Amino acid sequence: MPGNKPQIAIVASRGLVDLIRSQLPAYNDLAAWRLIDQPYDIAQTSLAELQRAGQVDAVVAAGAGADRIRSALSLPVSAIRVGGDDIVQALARASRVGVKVAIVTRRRLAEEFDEIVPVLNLDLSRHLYEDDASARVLLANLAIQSRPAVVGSSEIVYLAGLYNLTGVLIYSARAVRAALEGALELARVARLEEAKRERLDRILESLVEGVVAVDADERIQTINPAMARLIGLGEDWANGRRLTEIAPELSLRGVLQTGEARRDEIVGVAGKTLVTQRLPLLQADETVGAVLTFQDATAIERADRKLRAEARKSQFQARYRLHDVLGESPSIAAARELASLYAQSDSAVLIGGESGTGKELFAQGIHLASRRAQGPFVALNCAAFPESLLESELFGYEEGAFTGSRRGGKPGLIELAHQGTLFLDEIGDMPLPLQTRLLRVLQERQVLRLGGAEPTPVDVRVVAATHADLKARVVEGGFRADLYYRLNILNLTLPRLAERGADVGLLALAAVRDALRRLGSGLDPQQLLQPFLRAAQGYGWPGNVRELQNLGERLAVFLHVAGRLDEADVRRLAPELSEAAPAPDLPSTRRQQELQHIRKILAACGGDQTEAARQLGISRTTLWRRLKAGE
Ligand SMILES: Nc1ncnc2c1ncn2[C@@H]1O[C@H](COP(=O)(O)OP(=O)(O)OP(=O)(O)O)[C@@H](O)[C@H]1O
Repeated sequence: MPGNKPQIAIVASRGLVDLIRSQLPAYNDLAAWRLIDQPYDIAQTSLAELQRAGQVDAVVAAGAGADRIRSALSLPVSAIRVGGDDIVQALARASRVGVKVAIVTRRRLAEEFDEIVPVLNLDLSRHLYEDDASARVLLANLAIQSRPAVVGSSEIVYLAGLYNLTGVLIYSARAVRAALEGALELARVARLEEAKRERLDRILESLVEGVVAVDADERIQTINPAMARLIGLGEDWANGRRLTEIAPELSLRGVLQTGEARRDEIVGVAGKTLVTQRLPLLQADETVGAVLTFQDATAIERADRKLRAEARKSQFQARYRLHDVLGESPSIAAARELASLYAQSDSAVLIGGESGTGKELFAQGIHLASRRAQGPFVALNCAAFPESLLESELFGYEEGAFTGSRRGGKPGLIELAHQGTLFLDEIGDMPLPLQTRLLRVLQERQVLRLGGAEPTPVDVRVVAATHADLKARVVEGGFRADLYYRLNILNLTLPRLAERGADVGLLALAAVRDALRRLGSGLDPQQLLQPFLRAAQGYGWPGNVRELQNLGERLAVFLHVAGRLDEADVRRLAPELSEAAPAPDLPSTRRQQELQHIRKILAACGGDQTEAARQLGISRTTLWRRLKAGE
């Protein structure tokens, strides 16, 4: 085995063989040399076999033989060249043998030879021959006439011997050495090229995309397995054939004719839909070939879906941590402690509490303190959508699931929450059929898109929230008992703001401070605290923390403009604070009062529910629900 050494074949015969043998020992370690001592036509067949077997990187040959091998085989050839020095040396050797010297060559010798001859002071004749027969005639004549010493190639030296003439080899040891060294370099470059080609072949083989390259005659030069599979042909079989004849739909004729690329075309081949790219191969502005690549359209759609999902993922990031939950009252401190305990578990959590008490804030906090913190936090308000929309939002759909469904379908929020947390706000408003589907997802840990056949496995933690008494809804038949137990493994109930005592002042200060900062004001909100607390004493805070935050923002604007605010200012800016405090133990009275308050604000807003909800610090759904409950 030649191992990693370059493999070099030397084609030579007769006297040249001896000369080469005398030089080879110095190069033995650098390559695996193979001497082919055969006439050129036979040597050519041997070389072709070696090439097929991958056993030759470069060839050494002399004179016309080198030219012949070069044109017959695609192998790099290093020629043994006759230089001026070689001829002088050969002539010197010949002149020692005979008085007359004849130099017999197939080609004319270089011009520099004309300058050397007169200096040597020899009786020299020069002869050209064309083939073996004319060489024999020539030597026979020389044998009869002047009987010179004959200088020429190994073949000429051999023929000279046949006519009893003394032959002197024209090649020198130096020319042989130069050719051997040239071959080593050619072999090195050939190996590098081979390695490059192999790498490219591996790349082409591993591509999911199909690739085919043709020459200017549209004959296939390179085809990768993906493309061969598509057109149902072996790569070896396809090479050298015209692409149009094998696969007319993929023809590159047009591109070869116009030299213009055709991109992103949709083509149907063998029952598949492909997206193709056809590009001309240009060399010095001339079209020397063309390439066609294709991608399976379904693969593009799959990638597109993934991209969309990735893009949506960035929207699904929780912002609040549990330490962003402000408040020192025992009830909120206990809730915070419980939440950080729940974050250690992976079970479902049900958070109860009125609107604006911080249910989503807690859900985000639990997510960010859990092992899922790096995953998405996906929130959905179940009261905000009609049933059909809610279903497709949650479960997603496949293309064609319904009229108007998007191409490529759409992943549902459950899928998008994979490895993260799904926050289902207002879970009590989820219609019964969807409750059944949700329960199945939670039990089987896989989701089936609308119109889909293949379920997708999902790993999601659910945190649900409700303002309503879910247990009561179960009793009424509006909520599935099994889903309720599934969601209520861990329970957290958030206190109303009115029950949080000193937190009102603390949260108001934080809200005003934040709003002032946003306004670019450096004012200290502390001066506002006492007048605010006096004005808000006994107020029920129906919109809880959200309402307090909105009010804080309103007060901050005035404080920023006026520079100070007293209790009377606060009452003027927030007349709702002055309404009679509800009797603490009579929830229905409190609700009545709230309702009156909502109606008053709604009337002040000219019936605009969105604006009224904003002013009250409650969601539109909550506003609508409260009005409905009061009917
Ligand atoms: N303890 C708290 N500390 C600081 N901010 C709070 C606190 N509780 C609530 N908030 C803020 O009040 C606003 C309402 O909170 P959140 O949206 O979490 O309430 P919710 O109970 O989910 O309301 P809804 O049921 O109306 O959706 C948010 O801006 C939140 O950051």
